[in-house]
Amino acid sequence: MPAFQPKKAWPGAHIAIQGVSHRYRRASGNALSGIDLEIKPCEAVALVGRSGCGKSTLLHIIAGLVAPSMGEIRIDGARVEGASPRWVVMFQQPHLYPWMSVAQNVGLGLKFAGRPRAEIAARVGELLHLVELDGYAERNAQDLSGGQQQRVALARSLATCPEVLLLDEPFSALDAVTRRALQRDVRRIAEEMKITLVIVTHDIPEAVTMADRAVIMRSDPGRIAEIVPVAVDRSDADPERRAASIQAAQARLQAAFERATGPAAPDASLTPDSHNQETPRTEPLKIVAAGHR
Ligand SMILES: Nc1ncnc2c1ncn2[C@@H]1O[C@H](COP(=O)(O)OP(=O)(O)OP(=O)(O)O)[C@@H](O)[C@H]1O
Repeated sequence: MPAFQPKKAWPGAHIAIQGVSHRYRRASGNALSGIDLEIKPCEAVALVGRSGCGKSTLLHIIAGLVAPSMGEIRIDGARVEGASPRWVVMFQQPHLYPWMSVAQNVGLGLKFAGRPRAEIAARVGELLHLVELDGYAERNAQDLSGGQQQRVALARSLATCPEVLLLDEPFSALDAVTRRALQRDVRRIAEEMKITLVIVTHDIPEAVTMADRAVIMRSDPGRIAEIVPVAVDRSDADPERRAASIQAAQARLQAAFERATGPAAPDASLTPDSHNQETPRTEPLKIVAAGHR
């Protein structure tokens, strides 16, 4: 098991989304309307819904990257008013610096925070072990596969010991096998590091693999239609029983999804191919200093 043990004052973070509505400038209607949701410390919640229902907008509001037109987000009681190293976002693209080594990419936030070189080296080694990239430290980031680059981005996100990890379809550009491995690893790491997870996804199996609850959203305006607990016994040692319980959870969520949003049109897809062109125009989260408390 990885040796990396972040120094944390409390486990995970409580997220309260209170009366959030949002209308983009020049938009004729609300992207989000009347969103109220509580997320418990260390809970993993998936935001699912058809394209354009406001999943990314809500995630970016939680992250402080978009200010809501109405309402507020509170993380551990404090109002979110901007980006913070306590809550980090992973996007579909890893946004690494291609000319830098893997270790330099992972350690950048710690370097900006003025941490001593030896401490950065030790922490980077632990983080690379955690994301199963031992031996990759000196490789150039651009020479890695898409899945390996997302692992580097994950290690970089974890360097500041965040309490909340916000995932905006971070694995949707990856092949199925790599995607499944990363889903399981992120869930495991979040449990180990006691991080609250919020995941935007189009993918029902991904929601079941990663989340404790799925929040199903509807569009026009974007709102919460239904909240479905993902009842899977992940600790069940019997692989057949576990597989059956995962399948049953997927079927339940799929049924709730169709009940809440209507059946898919024959060629409609929950995949990113149907991605709305007008997604929130926000920059990837900048690497920010560690040692923020
Ligand atoms: N910067 C923007 N300016 C104006 N409208 C926007 C902007 N970003 C998003 N929208 C609109 O807000 C609504 C919600 O968009 P959002 O990207 O949050 O949905 P989504 O559920 O994440 O979609 P997808 O699954 O396709 O990524 C859509 O109608 C979209 O066109």
